[in-house]
Amino acid sequence: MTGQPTTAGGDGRDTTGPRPGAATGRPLLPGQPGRPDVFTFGETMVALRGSGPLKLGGTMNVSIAGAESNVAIGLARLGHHVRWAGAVGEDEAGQLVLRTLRAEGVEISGAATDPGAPTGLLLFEPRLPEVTRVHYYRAGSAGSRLTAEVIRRAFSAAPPRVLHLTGITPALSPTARSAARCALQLAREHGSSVCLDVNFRARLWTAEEAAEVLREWIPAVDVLIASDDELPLCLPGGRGGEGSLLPLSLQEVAADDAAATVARQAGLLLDQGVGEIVVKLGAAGATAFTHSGSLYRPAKTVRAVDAVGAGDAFVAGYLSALLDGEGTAGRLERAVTTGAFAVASPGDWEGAPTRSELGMLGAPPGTVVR
Ligand SMILES: Nc1ncnc2c1ncn2[C@@H]1O[C@H](COP(=O)(O)OP(=O)(O)O)[C@@H](O)[C@H]1O
Ligand SMILES: O=C(O)C(=O)C[C@H](O)[C@H](O)COP(=O)(O)O
Repeated sequence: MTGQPTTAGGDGRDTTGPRPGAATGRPLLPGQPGRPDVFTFGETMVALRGSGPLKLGGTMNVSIAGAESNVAIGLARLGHHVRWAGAVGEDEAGQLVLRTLRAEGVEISGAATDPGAPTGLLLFEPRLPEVTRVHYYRAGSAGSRLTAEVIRRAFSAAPPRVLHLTGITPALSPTARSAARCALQLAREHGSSVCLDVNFRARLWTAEEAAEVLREWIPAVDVLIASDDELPLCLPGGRGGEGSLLPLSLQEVAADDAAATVARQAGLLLDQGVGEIVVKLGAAGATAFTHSGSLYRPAKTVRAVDAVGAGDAFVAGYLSALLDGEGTAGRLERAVTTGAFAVASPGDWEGAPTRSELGMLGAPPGTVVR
């Protein structure tokens, strides 16, 4: 996290011009009955949230979590038709995943059950008010054994307007990586727009391994969403990252220099054919870069209780506004709104707003909605 950029538009002005839909590089497929607005896929796990240090025991809250299904729920709550595909074990945990997604209005006709492996598990350990530790139990899980066949079936049933995928799936296993590649190829063939959220998970693979895959994918991406320290993973040979894959925030550079570096890296990605690069800046907000310029939006002010899930909620808001035909300013506005809703509630996705709740954030303290 390096703070807001000081490049053109860094003062909050929209320098991207009125190009609704066009900034994504490829025109969105029209909505039509049976066609999902968004198709997403990945691993969803059972999520246990403790209330303090894990080694002390105590009670845990049981839910589900997975970056892609978090986005799917966020979109479904906003009224979009979203299809999720993934594999769960033939176990009660898998039933919890599928039941929750179904209850949230996510279409799961493409989901698969794998009798040969368990559903994965994720433990959240709130260690300090601002620091949550995550423990994964997902190696060899059903979700990590996702195959291209599952994706082919789910995608081809009705090609979506937007394909959403994350950099988590290729880190899970070679078959999951092939599944993701297959989805990208199908999106190309069917004219679906592609949104990639880098979501680098250092517990799952190294920066070098991630960079090798992500750099290959970049030319197929229309909307790239990343934290500022993830951009070098997408650039050829570490270009723009001062030849280093180290997160920028770990480098001792002044905030202004870091903002200029992010703008330069975004420019290099635009040159690679990405239509739009959206950089999440945590509590500082987010900036979008297109060929027409850049636009910064500050975060919405809320009392943050759980930062986990903010990025996925942000993506859901961004894609929702994109599907509605909003320009860059409208997309960022909805994204910072849904991101703020996520941090204001415990859980990955539980606090995601419905469309009619979007306006609640501006309400003065003490407001009672009757
Ligand atoms: N403390 C906060 N208050 C309000 N909004 C926030 C806060 N933290 C994050 N957000 C919103 O959520 C978005 C995504 O959060 P961020 O932490 O950057 O993503 P990630 O969870 O992927 O690391 C931010 O761009 C911002 O709009
Ligand atoms: O699927 C995984 O690997 C996960 O880690 C699930 C995470 O709980 C979310 O992806 C939250 O991530 P943010 O929205 O970036 O806070």
